[in-house]
Amino acid sequence: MRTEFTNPAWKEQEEELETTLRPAVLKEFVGQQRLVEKLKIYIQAAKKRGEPLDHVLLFGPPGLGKTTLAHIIAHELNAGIKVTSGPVLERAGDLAGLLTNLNFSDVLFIDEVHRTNRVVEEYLYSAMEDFRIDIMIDKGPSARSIQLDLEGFTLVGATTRAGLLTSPIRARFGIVLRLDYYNFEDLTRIITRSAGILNIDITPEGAAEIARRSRGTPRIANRLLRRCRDFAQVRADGVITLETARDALEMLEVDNLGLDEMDLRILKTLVKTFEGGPVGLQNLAVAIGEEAETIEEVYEPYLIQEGFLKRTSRGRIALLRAYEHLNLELSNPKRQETLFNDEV
Ligand SMILES: Nc1ncnc2c1ncn2[C@@H]1O[C@H](COP(=O)(O)OP(=O)(O)OP(=O)(O)O)[C@@H](O)[C@H]1O
Repeated sequence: MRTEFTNPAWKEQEEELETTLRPAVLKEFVGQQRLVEKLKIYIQAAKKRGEPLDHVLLFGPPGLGKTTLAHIIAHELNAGIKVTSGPVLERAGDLAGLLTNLNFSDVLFIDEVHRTNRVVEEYLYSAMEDFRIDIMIDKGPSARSIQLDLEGFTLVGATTRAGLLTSPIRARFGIVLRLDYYNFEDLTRIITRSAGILNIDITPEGAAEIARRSRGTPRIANRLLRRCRDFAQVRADGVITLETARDALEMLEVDNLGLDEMDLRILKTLVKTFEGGPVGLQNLAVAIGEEAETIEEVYEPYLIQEGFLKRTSRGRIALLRAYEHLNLELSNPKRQETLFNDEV
């Protein structure tokens, strides 16, 4: 018998849990106050006018709540939602199928919208602007274009890199919202909320310890919470205390600032192999054995925000905090000093 490995059961379970933990309404969405404030006003105004909400672009690093917000927007609009992603929309027909099934005020959520191919993207322009699409049917001499009118809908696009969107598509999003990493208090609240939903016994100190090491990211916070629960159930009495959280996170190789194995590998390579930089992203990626895109989108934003690394015109450089955290001396303090002052 052939075993199907494409969608392992554990992955499905993790995805299911992620959905369970997803806040359904704006009131339950923790943190990102300014974004939430703005969104509330835009949604209320659109509802008051009886119009669809303007198209929304959500951008920010992975795991901060873009998908969650797309669902919340649909819920707050009392509307339906269809979910897809840029790479899945291969042909204009895929897009037309989704668009023509939307009711008035519904949300079409396109994750990784920057990875939509150019042909499909061009169909999006008139769909977003005039709520209609022209599609070609048939080929050769009998080829003709037919115009389909669409209901007024809201496109919610999510991307980790707003800079990669083409300007015509970016210009068609009337609402652009950036998600930032969460602070310690908000992450503690998210962990406490998730523990409540999953019936996990956790002390406030245990929750705080996980929050401190979650890289400012709710998805990571929820994942670490579940791993700490495993640890508490097997090695302790089932309660996540400060001690169990610390022991579990140590076992998971998440350090006291929340940096994981890959973060540390990036910093160590930068400091040791490249003497602190500057080094180009491609060279760094080869030395680490990771995709340049993943380093840039997933790891670097947090390392930059926390002051471990800097992007300069000449490449990446390690900052003083990286040396301190790795307990390493600056190999050439004078040279680094000039680099730290380099413009981004
Ligand atoms: N503000 C929040 N409050 C509570 N939970 C949150 C919040 N933001 C995200 N989460 C939780 O974090 C998990 C990840 O969120 P989500 O899938 O929305 O992230 P995302 O930004 O779409 O990530 P990606 O871009 O990688 O798909 C979800 O399980 C959700 O429950």
